[in-house]
Amino acid sequence: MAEPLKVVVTGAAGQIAYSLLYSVAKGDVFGYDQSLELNLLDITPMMEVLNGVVMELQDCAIPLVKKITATDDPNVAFKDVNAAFMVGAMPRKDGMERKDLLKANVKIFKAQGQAMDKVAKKTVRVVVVGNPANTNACILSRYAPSIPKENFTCLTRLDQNRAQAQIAARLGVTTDKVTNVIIWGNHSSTQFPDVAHAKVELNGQVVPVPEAVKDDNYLKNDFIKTVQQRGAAVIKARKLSSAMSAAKAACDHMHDWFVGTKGSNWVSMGVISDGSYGIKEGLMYSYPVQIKDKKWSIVQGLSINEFAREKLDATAAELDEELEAAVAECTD
Ligand SMILES: NC(=O)c1ccc[n+]([C@@H]2O[C@H](COP(=O)([O-])OP(=O)(O)OC[C@H]3O[C@@H](n4cnc5c(N)ncnc54)[C@H](O)[C@@H]3O)[C@@H](O)[C@H]2O)c1
Ligand SMILES: O=C(O)C[C@H](O)C(=O)O
Repeated sequence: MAEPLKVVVTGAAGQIAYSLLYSVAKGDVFGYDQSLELNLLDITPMMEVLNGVVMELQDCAIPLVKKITATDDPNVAFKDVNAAFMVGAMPRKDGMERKDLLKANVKIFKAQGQAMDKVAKKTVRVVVVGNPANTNACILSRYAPSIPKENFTCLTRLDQNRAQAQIAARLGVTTDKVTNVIIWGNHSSTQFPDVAHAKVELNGQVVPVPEAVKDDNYLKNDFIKTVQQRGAAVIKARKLSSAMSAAKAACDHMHDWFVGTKGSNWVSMGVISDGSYGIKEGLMYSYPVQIKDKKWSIVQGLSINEFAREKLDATAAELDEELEAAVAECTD
Protein backbone atom coordinates (compact mmCIF):
# COMPACT_ATOMS: atom_id res chain seq x y z
CA MET A 1 0.00 0.00 0.00
CA ALA A 2 1.22 3.54 -0.83
CA GLU A 3 2.53 5.87 1.91
CA PRO A 4 -0.35 7.46 3.86
CA LEU A 5 -1.72 10.65 2.40
CA LYS A 6 -2.22 13.44 4.94
CA VAL A 7 -5.62 15.07 4.61
CA VAL A 8 -7.00 17.94 6.67
CA VAL A 9 -10.68 18.75 7.09
CA THR A 10 -11.50 22.05 8.77
CA GLY A 11 -14.87 22.61 10.42
CA ALA A 12 -14.56 18.94 11.27
CA ALA A 13 -17.21 19.05 13.98
CA GLY A 14 -19.79 20.57 11.62
CA GLN A 15 -22.48 19.10 9.45
CA ILE A 16 -20.71 18.92 6.07
CA ALA A 17 -17.69 17.29 7.67
CA TYR A 18 -19.92 14.64 9.21
CA SER A 19 -20.67 13.26 5.72
CA LEU A 20 -17.35 14.24 4.16
CA LEU A 21 -15.14 12.45 6.67
CA TYR A 22 -16.85 9.11 6.13
CA SER A 23 -16.52 9.30 2.34
CA VAL A 24 -12.86 10.36 2.51
CA ALA A 25 -12.04 7.72 5.13
CA LYS A 26 -13.48 4.85 3.14
CA GLY A 27 -11.53 5.72 0.02
CA ASP A 28 -14.08 7.43 -2.25
CA VAL A 29 -11.72 10.34 -2.92
CA PHE A 30 -8.12 9.15 -2.93
CA GLY A 31 -8.69 5.50 -3.78
CA TYR A 32 -9.57 2.31 -2.01
CA ASP A 33 -5.92 1.33 -1.64
CA GLN A 34 -4.62 4.69 -0.41
CA SER A 35 -4.02 4.82 3.33
CA LEU A 36 -4.75 8.07 5.10
CA GLU A 37 -3.81 10.23 8.04
CA LEU A 38 -6.72 12.49 8.90
CA ASN A 39 -6.24 15.83 10.61
CA LEU A 40 -9.46 17.33 11.96
CA LEU A 41 -9.52 21.03 12.81
CA ASP A 42 -12.22 22.94 14.64
CA ILE A 43 -12.39 25.73 17.19
CA THR A 44 -11.72 25.22 20.91
CA PRO A 45 -15.38 25.21 22.09
CA MET A 46 -16.11 22.38 19.62
CA MET A 47 -13.39 20.04 20.87
CA GLU A 48 -15.80 17.84 22.83
CA VAL A 49 -18.07 17.44 19.80
CA LEU A 50 -15.02 16.79 17.64
CA ASN A 51 -13.94 14.07 20.04
CA GLY A 52 -17.30 12.41 19.42
CA VAL A 53 -16.65 12.55 15.67
CA VAL A 54 -13.25 10.93 16.24
CA MET A 55 -14.87 8.15 18.28
CA GLU A 56 -17.34 7.51 15.46
CA LEU A 57 -14.60 7.47 12.84
CA GLN A 58 -12.70 4.93 14.94
CA ASP A 59 -15.88 2.89 15.30
CA CYS A 60 -16.28 2.79 11.51
CA ALA A 61 -13.24 0.45 11.68
CA ILE A 62 -11.90 1.52 8.29
CA PRO A 63 -8.50 -0.07 7.64
CA LEU A 64 -7.34 2.77 5.33
CA VAL A 65 -7.29 5.21 8.26
CA LYS A 66 -3.88 4.96 9.93
CA LYS A 67 -4.08 7.96 12.22
CA ILE A 68 -6.56 10.62 13.32
CA THR A 69 -5.47 13.90 14.88
CA ALA A 70 -8.13 16.21 16.29
CA THR A 71 -6.95 19.72 17.11
CA ASP A 72 -7.86 23.38 17.51
CA ASP A 73 -4.39 24.47 16.36
CA PRO A 74 -4.05 25.27 12.62
CA ASN A 75 -0.27 24.77 12.84
CA VAL A 76 -0.86 21.17 13.88
CA ALA A 77 -3.76 20.59 11.49
CA PHE A 78 -1.98 21.83 8.34
CA LYS A 79 1.42 20.28 9.09
CA ASP A 80 2.69 18.47 5.98
CA VAL A 81 -0.78 17.95 4.52
CA ASN A 82 -1.21 16.79 0.91
CA ALA A 83 -4.87 17.77 0.60
CA ALA A 84 -7.08 20.24 2.42
CA PHE A 85 -10.87 20.49 2.61
CA MET A 86 -11.52 23.97 3.97
CA VAL A 87 -15.04 23.68 5.34
CA GLY A 88 -14.79 25.52 8.67
CA ALA A 89 -16.84 28.69 8.41
CA MET A 90 -20.26 29.99 9.39
CA PRO A 91 -23.15 28.93 7.12
CA ARG A 92 -25.83 31.43 6.02
CA LYS A 93 -29.39 31.45 7.36
CA ASP A 94 -32.65 31.82 5.46
CA GLY A 95 -32.84 35.24 3.73
CA MET A 96 -29.09 35.87 3.65
CA GLU A 97 -26.85 35.93 0.57
CA ARG A 98 -23.56 34.04 0.83
CA LYS A 99 -21.59 37.27 0.59
CA ASP A 100 -23.27 38.40 3.84
CA LEU A 101 -20.91 35.88 5.49
CA LEU A 102 -17.83 37.69 4.30
CA LYS A 103 -17.28 39.73 7.45
CA ALA A 104 -17.64 36.69 9.71
CA ASN A 105 -15.63 34.23 7.64
CA VAL A 106 -12.88 35.91 5.66
CA LYS A 107 -10.53 36.38 8.62
CA ILE A 108 -10.63 32.64 9.27
CA PHE A 109 -9.07 32.17 5.84
CA LYS A 110 -6.48 34.86 6.41
CA ALA A 111 -5.29 33.15 9.61
CA GLN A 112 -5.43 29.68 8.08
CA GLY A 113 -3.54 30.87 4.99
CA GLN A 114 -0.77 32.14 7.25
CA ALA A 115 -0.58 28.79 9.04
CA MET A 116 -0.66 26.83 5.79
CA ASP A 117 2.12 28.95 4.39
CA LYS A 118 4.31 27.96 7.32
CA VAL A 119 3.58 24.28 7.75
CA ALA A 120 1.75 22.69 4.79
CA LYS A 121 3.47 20.89 1.91
CA LYS A 122 4.05 23.27 -1.02
CA THR A 123 2.23 20.73 -3.18
CA VAL A 124 -0.89 20.74 -1.02
CA ARG A 125 -4.14 20.78 -3.02
CA VAL A 126 -6.83 22.89 -1.42
CA VAL A 127 -10.56 23.14 -1.96
CA VAL A 128 -12.43 25.89 -0.15
CA VAL A 129 -16.02 25.02 0.74
CA GLY A 130 -16.76 27.65 3.42
CA ASN A 131 -18.71 30.61 2.04
CA PRO A 132 -18.28 32.94 0.29
CA ALA A 133 -16.11 30.17 -1.16
CA ASN A 134 -14.49 31.95 -4.13
CA THR A 135 -13.40 34.99 -2.18
CA ASN A 136 -12.29 32.98 0.85
CA ALA A 137 -10.10 30.89 -1.47
CA CYS A 138 -8.56 34.03 -2.93
CA ILE A 139 -7.73 35.34 0.54
CA LEU A 140 -6.36 31.96 1.65
CA SER A 141 -4.02 31.92 -1.34
CA ARG A 142 -2.89 35.52 -0.78
CA TYR A 143 -1.87 34.70 2.78
CA ALA A 144 -0.01 31.56 1.70
CA PRO A 145 2.28 33.05 -0.95
CA SER A 146 4.84 30.23 -0.79
CA ILE A 147 2.25 27.77 -2.15
CA PRO A 148 1.48 28.04 -5.89
CA LYS A 149 -1.78 29.85 -6.67
CA GLU A 150 -2.86 26.91 -8.83
CA ASN A 151 -3.09 24.79 -5.67
CA PHE A 152 -6.04 26.81 -4.35
CA THR A 153 -9.52 26.16 -5.68
CA CYS A 154 -13.08 26.58 -4.51
CA LEU A 155 -16.13 24.39 -4.75
CA THR A 156 -18.65 24.96 -7.52
CA ARG A 157 -19.09 21.25 -8.15
CA LEU A 158 -22.25 21.27 -6.08
CA ASP A 159 -23.72 23.74 -8.58
CA GLN A 160 -22.54 21.54 -11.44
CA ASN A 161 -24.10 18.46 -9.85
CA ARG A 162 -27.34 20.37 -9.30
CA ALA A 163 -27.40 21.52 -12.92
CA GLN A 164 -26.63 18.04 -14.21
CA ALA A 165 -29.38 16.56 -12.04
CA GLN A 166 -31.96 19.09 -13.30
CA ILE A 167 -31.18 18.32 -16.94
CA ALA A 168 -31.12 14.57 -16.35
CA ALA A 169 -34.52 14.70 -14.64
CA ARG A 170 -35.95 16.83 -17.46
CA LEU A 171 -34.76 14.32 -20.07
CA GLY A 172 -35.57 11.20 -18.06
CA VAL A 173 -31.98 9.90 -17.99
CA THR A 174 -29.54 9.18 -15.19
CA THR A 175 -27.12 11.96 -14.20
CA ASP A 176 -24.07 10.17 -15.63
CA LYS A 177 -25.53 10.58 -19.13
CA VAL A 178 -25.24 14.39 -18.87
CA THR A 179 -21.73 15.81 -19.29
CA ASN A 180 -19.94 19.11 -19.83
CA VAL A 181 -22.39 21.38 -18.02
CA ILE A 182 -20.47 24.52 -17.01
CA ILE A 183 -20.73 26.70 -13.94
CA TRP A 184 -19.16 30.09 -14.63
CA GLY A 185 -18.14 32.55 -11.94
CA ASN A 186 -19.15 32.87 -8.34
CA HIS A 187 -20.74 30.24 -6.09
CA SER A 188 -23.59 32.69 -5.55
CA SER A 189 -26.89 33.68 -7.08
CA THR A 190 -25.00 35.40 -9.95
CA GLN A 191 -23.35 32.15 -11.09
CA PHE A 192 -24.08 31.16 -14.69
CA PRO A 193 -25.05 27.51 -15.14
CA ASP A 194 -24.49 27.01 -18.86
CA VAL A 195 -25.54 24.02 -20.96
CA ALA A 196 -24.70 25.47 -24.37
CA HIS A 197 -21.78 23.03 -24.69
CA ALA A 198 -23.25 20.19 -22.63
CA LYS A 199 -24.02 16.77 -24.06
CA VAL A 200 -26.46 14.02 -23.19
CA GLU A 201 -26.57 10.37 -24.12
CA LEU A 202 -30.11 9.62 -25.26
CA ASN A 203 -31.03 6.17 -26.57
CA GLY A 204 -27.36 5.38 -27.19
CA GLN A 205 -26.69 8.63 -29.11
CA VAL A 206 -24.75 11.62 -27.78
CA VAL A 207 -26.54 14.90 -28.60
CA PRO A 208 -26.16 18.53 -27.51
CA VAL A 209 -28.30 19.28 -24.44
CA PRO A 210 -30.08 22.30 -26.03
CA GLU A 211 -31.12 20.06 -28.94
CA ALA A 212 -32.41 17.38 -26.59
CA VAL A 213 -34.26 19.76 -24.26
CA LYS A 214 -35.81 21.75 -27.14
CA ASP A 215 -36.89 24.56 -24.81
CA ASP A 216 -34.67 27.61 -24.96
CA ASN A 217 -36.97 29.57 -22.71
CA TYR A 218 -36.59 26.97 -19.93
CA LEU A 219 -32.81 26.83 -20.32
CA LYS A 220 -32.47 30.62 -20.22
CA ASN A 221 -34.84 31.17 -17.31
CA ASP A 222 -36.19 28.50 -14.95
CA PHE A 223 -33.19 26.20 -15.28
CA ILE A 224 -30.69 28.94 -14.44
CA LYS A 225 -32.80 30.29 -11.57
CA THR A 226 -33.34 26.85 -10.05
CA VAL A 227 -29.61 26.15 -9.93
CA GLN A 228 -28.73 29.65 -8.73
CA GLN A 229 -31.29 29.43 -5.92
CA ARG A 230 -30.91 25.78 -4.97
CA GLY A 231 -28.79 26.46 -1.88
CA ALA A 232 -31.40 28.92 -0.60
CA ALA A 233 -34.20 26.44 -1.33
CA VAL A 234 -32.44 23.76 0.75
CA ILE A 235 -31.93 26.21 3.63
CA LYS A 236 -35.61 27.22 3.52
CA ALA A 237 -36.70 23.58 3.67
CA ARG A 238 -34.11 22.12 6.05
CA LYS A 239 -33.48 25.22 8.14
CA LEU A 240 -29.86 24.22 7.65
CA SER A 241 -27.65 24.56 4.62
CA SER A 242 -26.91 21.66 2.32
CA ALA A 243 -24.51 19.17 3.85
CA MET A 244 -24.79 15.70 2.31
CA SER A 245 -24.74 17.07 -1.24
CA ALA A 246 -21.99 19.57 -0.38
CA ALA A 247 -19.83 16.80 1.05
CA LYS A 248 -20.43 14.64 -2.04
CA ALA A 249 -19.49 17.55 -4.31
CA ALA A 250 -16.30 18.28 -2.34
CA CYS A 251 -15.37 14.61 -2.72
CA ASP A 252 -16.08 14.71 -6.48
CA HIS A 253 -13.93 17.84 -6.81
CA MET A 254 -10.91 16.46 -4.97
CA HIS A 255 -11.28 13.01 -6.56
CA ASP A 256 -11.17 14.45 -10.07
CA TRP A 257 -8.22 16.69 -9.15
CA PHE A 258 -6.22 13.68 -7.96
CA VAL A 259 -7.43 11.19 -10.55
CA GLY A 260 -8.08 13.37 -13.62
CA THR A 261 -10.97 14.02 -16.01
CA LYS A 262 -11.97 11.53 -18.68
CA GLY A 263 -11.41 12.07 -22.42
CA SER A 264 -13.05 15.25 -23.67
CA ASN A 265 -15.09 15.68 -20.48
CA TRP A 266 -14.60 18.64 -18.23
CA VAL A 267 -15.71 19.67 -14.74
CA SER A 268 -16.24 23.07 -13.12
CA MET A 269 -13.94 24.39 -10.42
CA GLY A 270 -13.28 27.80 -8.98
CA VAL A 271 -9.68 28.52 -9.98
CA ILE A 272 -7.48 31.57 -10.18
CA SER A 273 -8.25 33.46 -13.37
CA ASP A 274 -5.43 33.96 -15.87
CA GLY A 275 -7.61 36.28 -17.93
CA SER A 276 -9.29 33.45 -19.88
CA TYR A 277 -12.66 34.40 -21.41
CA GLY A 278 -11.96 38.06 -20.64
CA ILE A 279 -12.22 37.61 -16.86
CA LYS A 280 -10.01 39.81 -14.72
CA GLU A 281 -6.80 38.06 -13.70
CA GLY A 282 -6.55 37.06 -10.05
CA LEU A 283 -10.25 36.49 -9.40
CA MET A 284 -11.19 33.01 -8.14
CA TYR A 285 -13.62 32.24 -10.95
CA SER A 286 -15.40 29.00 -11.78
CA TYR A 287 -14.37 27.70 -15.20
CA PRO A 288 -14.62 24.43 -17.09
CA VAL A 289 -11.34 22.61 -16.48
CA GLN A 290 -9.70 19.42 -17.62
CA ILE A 291 -7.29 17.67 -15.29
CA LYS A 292 -4.26 15.53 -16.02
CA ASP A 293 -1.41 14.50 -13.71
CA LYS A 294 -3.09 16.42 -10.86
CA LYS A 295 -2.92 19.70 -12.84
CA TRP A 296 -6.02 21.53 -14.03
CA SER A 297 -6.21 23.64 -17.15
CA ILE A 298 -9.01 25.90 -18.26
CA VAL A 299 -10.84 24.63 -21.35
CA GLN A 300 -10.18 27.19 -24.07
CA GLY A 301 -12.00 28.24 -27.22
CA LEU A 302 -15.63 27.71 -26.22
CA SER A 303 -17.98 30.04 -28.07
CA ILE A 304 -19.59 32.68 -25.86
CA ASN A 305 -22.71 34.36 -27.25
CA GLU A 306 -24.12 37.71 -26.18
CA PHE A 307 -26.43 36.16 -23.58
CA ALA A 308 -23.55 34.24 -22.01
CA ARG A 309 -21.13 37.20 -22.19
CA GLU A 310 -23.43 39.33 -20.08
CA LYS A 311 -23.75 36.60 -17.46
CA LEU A 312 -20.00 35.87 -17.35
CA ASP A 313 -19.30 39.56 -16.78
CA ALA A 314 -22.01 40.06 -14.14
CA THR A 315 -20.70 37.28 -11.92
CA ALA A 316 -17.11 38.51 -12.42
CA ALA A 317 -18.18 42.02 -11.32
CA GLU A 318 -19.65 40.57 -8.13
CA LEU A 319 -16.42 38.66 -7.43
CA ASP A 320 -14.39 41.79 -7.97
CA GLU A 321 -16.51 43.69 -5.43
CA GLU A 322 -16.38 40.83 -2.94
CA LEU A 323 -12.61 40.60 -3.18
CA GLU A 324 -12.23 44.32 -2.61
CA ALA A 325 -14.41 44.10 0.51
CA ALA A 326 -12.50 41.02 1.72
CA VAL A 327 -9.12 42.67 1.29
CA ALA A 328 -10.37 45.70 3.24
CA GLU A 329 -11.67 43.39 5.97
CA CYS A 330 -8.26 41.70 6.26
CA THR A 331 -6.29 44.93 6.51
CA ASP A 332 -5.87 45.56 10.23
N1 LIG B 1 -19.30 25.86 -1.61
C1 LIG B 1 -20.37 25.13 -1.41
O1 LIG B 1 -20.90 24.53 -2.35
C2 LIG B 1 -20.98 25.00 -0.05
C3 LIG B 1 -22.04 24.11 0.15
C4 LIG B 1 -22.60 23.99 1.43
C5 LIG B 1 -22.11 24.77 2.47
N2 LIG B 1 -21.08 25.61 2.24
C6 LIG B 1 -20.49 26.39 3.34
O2 LIG B 1 -19.66 25.52 4.13
C7 LIG B 1 -19.50 26.07 5.44
C8 LIG B 1 -19.73 25.00 6.50
O3 LIG B 1 -21.06 24.56 6.48
P1 LIG B 1 -21.62 23.53 7.58
O4 LIG B 1 -23.04 23.29 7.22
O5 LIG B 1 -20.71 22.39 7.74
O6 LIG B 1 -21.57 24.47 8.87
P2 LIG B 1 -21.53 24.03 10.40
O7 LIG B 1 -21.86 25.26 11.18
O8 LIG B 1 -22.33 22.79 10.62
O9 LIG B 1 -20.00 23.65 10.61
C9 LIG B 1 -18.99 24.59 10.50
C10 LIG B 1 -17.90 24.18 11.47
O10 LIG B 1 -16.82 25.07 11.27
C11 LIG B 1 -16.26 25.33 12.52
N3 LIG B 1 -15.41 26.51 12.49
C12 LIG B 1 -15.74 27.81 12.63
N4 LIG B 1 -14.64 28.59 12.61
C13 LIG B 1 -13.59 27.76 12.46
C14 LIG B 1 -12.20 27.96 12.40
N5 LIG B 1 -11.65 29.18 12.51
N6 LIG B 1 -11.41 26.88 12.23
C15 LIG B 1 -11.93 25.64 12.14
N7 LIG B 1 -13.25 25.38 12.23
C16 LIG B 1 -14.07 26.44 12.38
C17 LIG B 1 -17.47 25.46 13.44
O11 LIG B 1 -17.12 25.36 14.80
C18 LIG B 1 -18.32 24.30 12.94
O12 LIG B 1 -18.02 23.11 13.63
C19 LIG B 1 -20.48 27.25 5.50
O13 LIG B 1 -19.77 28.46 5.25
C20 LIG B 1 -21.44 26.96 4.36
O14 LIG B 1 -22.07 28.13 3.89
C21 LIG B 1 -20.51 25.74 1.01
O1 LIG C 1 -26.50 28.09 -0.02
C1 LIG C 1 -25.72 28.05 0.92
O2 LIG C 1 -25.51 29.04 1.64
C2 LIG C 1 -24.98 26.78 1.22
C3 LIG C 1 -24.25 26.30 0.03
O3 LIG C 1 -23.41 27.28 -0.51
C4 LIG C 1 -25.15 25.75 -1.04
O4 LIG C 1 -25.02 26.09 -2.20
O5 LIG C 1 -26.01 24.90 -0.69
